[in-house]
Amino acid sequence: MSGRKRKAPSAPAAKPASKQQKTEKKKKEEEEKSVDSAPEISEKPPTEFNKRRIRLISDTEKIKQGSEAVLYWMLRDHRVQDNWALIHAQQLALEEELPLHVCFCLVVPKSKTSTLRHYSFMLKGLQEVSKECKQLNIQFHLLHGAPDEVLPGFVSEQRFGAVVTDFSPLREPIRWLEMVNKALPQDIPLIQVDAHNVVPCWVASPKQEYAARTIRGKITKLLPEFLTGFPLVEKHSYTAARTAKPVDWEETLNSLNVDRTVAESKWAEPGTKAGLLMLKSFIDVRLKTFGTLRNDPNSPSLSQLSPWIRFGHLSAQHVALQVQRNGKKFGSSVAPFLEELVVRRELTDNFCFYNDKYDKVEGAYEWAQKTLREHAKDKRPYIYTLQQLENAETHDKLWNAAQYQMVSEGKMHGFLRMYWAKKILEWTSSPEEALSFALYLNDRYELDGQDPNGFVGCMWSICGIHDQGWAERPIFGKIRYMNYKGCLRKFDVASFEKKYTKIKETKRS
Ligand SMILES: Cc1cc2nc3c(=O)[nH]c(=O)nc-3n(C[C@H](O)[C@H](O)[C@H](O)COP(=O)(O)OP(=O)(O)OC[C@H]3O[C@@H](n4cnc5c(N)ncnc54)[C@H](O)[C@@H]3O)c2cc1C
Repeated sequence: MSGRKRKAPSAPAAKPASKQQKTEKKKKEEEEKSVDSAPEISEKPPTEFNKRRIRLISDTEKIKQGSEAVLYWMLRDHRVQDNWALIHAQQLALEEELPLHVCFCLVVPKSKTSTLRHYSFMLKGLQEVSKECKQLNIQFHLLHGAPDEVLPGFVSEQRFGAVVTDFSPLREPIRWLEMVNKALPQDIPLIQVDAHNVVPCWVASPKQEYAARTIRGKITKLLPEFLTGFPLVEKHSYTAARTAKPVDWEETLNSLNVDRTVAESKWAEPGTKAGLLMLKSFIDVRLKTFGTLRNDPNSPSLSQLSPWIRFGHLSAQHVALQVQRNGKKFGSSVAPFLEELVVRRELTDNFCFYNDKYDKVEGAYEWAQKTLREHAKDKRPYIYTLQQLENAETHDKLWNAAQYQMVSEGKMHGFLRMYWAKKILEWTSSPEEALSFALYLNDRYELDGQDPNGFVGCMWSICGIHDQGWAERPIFGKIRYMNYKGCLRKFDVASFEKKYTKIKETKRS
């Protein structure tokens, strides 16, 4: 496998606070300036497939002669249109005049984070994919088992001549990819296409980036090349001789061994169609205040798109193009939105791809590890158990309200996520414990959890990833601090607390 360096580069140590405070203001100003003046992205008409989206995993590139079909092994991007991996698989199949198949390997790890909330959203999205595939004369297979166990046999049995897959920077999918590559016959190419990022992760940068400011320029420079429209995945011209087994989706969901106490999120309907409707409502209703009210948890100004982007029901590239095309009248909202959707989001894939300790305190910069170590023994004002946190039983009404919203609805406002995770650092016995509690809660309850954004969100809040050192204080050391008073200055805390306390009480009675 090429282009993968998993070692975190060493980062500069934090500067002493006084000198640092002077530069902080300057850096912040520069940062805000560059976000607000993010270059205008020009939409191009649908183009040819850009080969820089590909990473060849196998040694061989040429499709096996005499094979029966091409396979797209769908991993992270669960959609048909706007999917560069499927577009490439179809082009390969058409060149060779072969049928096209798609498969998904369903695996349920024995973990408290395998919940009905996530699996129901995922399976219903896949059901829509399978329907669309059928209309397009593409066979959709739902395989049961881990890819390294079921995929190689399936490829041989079905006599596929090439396997195309999409890209995830996370540990388990990377292991699957390596194992599948080892197990596949040498004459079958395994081709990975980054269908998740606008700028392919390995093209955006060949190394772990230090912060948003170091990746922003690299990404924006490449947008004219990569932020294009998509060719359509069309009705496939070659019909498969071997057809996929029909899937009983309801039975599949009912028989899954997942934790059913974490219920489906009622506000988020799964699938690309529902995701597109959410995008439309964002552009029509909420985008106009995104620029000014995005840090107010009481204001409906955010896109709410993260679950659909997380499961690949929506392409972030499509979202960026739509917002840019339709958001002209809300100019001051478009640039900060694209900053979150493209720069910040793609930075999280960069972090997980190049740092294999992406969910550990040891994955943080040396200055951050040092400062956390130096303050590990500081007296904590409160120490809560995981159960107390999970049950939203702290002394802080705002924290409890945010936690309750996450448990019951599967979402938490972006501003509150930072406050929430930082308080876990303050109220647990060590940074290691804080990080593991925050990730556990995030990944179990957030519908968009178990994603690079979540790993980086928790690492940013607790371990200073992509941030800088701040004035030193107890427990946090030089990690940025947030407090309740700061929230009072930002938004109407009482009204948020009241809303979720009331909902909680009504549910209990
Ligand atoms: C402690 C913590 C945990 C987080 N956990 C997750 C998680 O599990 N999954 C997840 O998708 N996001 C996570 N985030 C990032 C961010 O809070 C959410 O993406 C955002 O709140 C989702 O709401 P939205 O779609 O309305 O976002 P919008 O503000 O409308 O943004 C649009 C899109 O941009 C991306 N985005 C927004 N903010 C960020 C960010 N800070 N970093 C990277 N990408 C971003 C998301 O894909 C989002 O859907 C976390 C942040 C923190 C601080």
